[in-house]
Amino acid sequence: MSEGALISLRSASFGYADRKVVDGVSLDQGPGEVIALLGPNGSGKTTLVKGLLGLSEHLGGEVSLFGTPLDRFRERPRIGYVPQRHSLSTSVRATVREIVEVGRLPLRPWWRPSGTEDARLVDEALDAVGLRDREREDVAALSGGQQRRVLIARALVAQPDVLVMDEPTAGVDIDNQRVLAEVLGRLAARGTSMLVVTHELAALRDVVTRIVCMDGGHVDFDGSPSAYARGHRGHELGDGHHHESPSHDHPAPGIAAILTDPLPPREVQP
Ligand SMILES: Nc1ncnc2c1ncn2[C@@H]1O[C@H](COP(=O)(O)OP(=O)(O)OP(=O)(O)O)[C@@H](O)[C@H]1O
Repeated sequence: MSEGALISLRSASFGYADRKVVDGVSLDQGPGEVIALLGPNGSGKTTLVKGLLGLSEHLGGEVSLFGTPLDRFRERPRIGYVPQRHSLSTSVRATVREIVEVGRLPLRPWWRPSGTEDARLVDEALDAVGLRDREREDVAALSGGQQRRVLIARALVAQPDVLVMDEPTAGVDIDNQRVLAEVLGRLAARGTSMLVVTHELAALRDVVTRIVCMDGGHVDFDGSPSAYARGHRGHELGDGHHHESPSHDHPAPGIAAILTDPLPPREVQP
């Protein structure tokens, strides 16, 4: 296991009902790294991140979190999790602030009411996602992208050492993707480590420091965004070389362009 790694996997396998979906994955995430986890549908990205949270089965290899083997890891609040395609329930009425306050619950004994420090951290998390002015609103009245930001705030309020997000920008329109990317950019600038499953690398390209690409349950690329772009461009140019990095057969179209082209201009509100 690598010294100082937040997340460390050695030939790790994860799956469901004893069936391996992710197999032989080795990965170390260091402090401050923002990793984009890419790959086609069904390649095992969600299964991998769920494995870190004990939500899929650990079926082999070594996994440690902050130096502690996964089966002995008890400091769950150190990993902030924003799950995939999770929309906030509309059957229970709650304000934005109330949802974020829930993120503090695992950090204090059940009998202790929330205090001024909890309130300060809730304020800070709401500021970080740009929703302080909406704190009294019913979450059901917010858009999908705004609800995603509420969930990010709920994860942040526990002051995690690493934020694990499963497709935070999925199903969110381009303007809201930009806002989410700005939120993640601010967190990255503060040194927040993140592991982000995404299909929308374009939105996050200024934030990501490393790309890990999965296919068929295995990691088939792990490197810098520029190395990823180069691998793809080499293929696009048809330079005749076989790249060791299989990024040349990555399904994402025009990734080199995605990493280098500016985002479309922001729509100007009248
Ligand atoms: N709860 C589950 N029980 C059994 N099999 C599952 C479960 N969740 C996912 N799988 C299977 O695991 C495989 C990988 O799914 P996973 O959701 O990890 O992929 P993914 O790369 O995150 O895909 P996507 O990009 O579509 O979210 C799929 O074949 C899926 O059917």
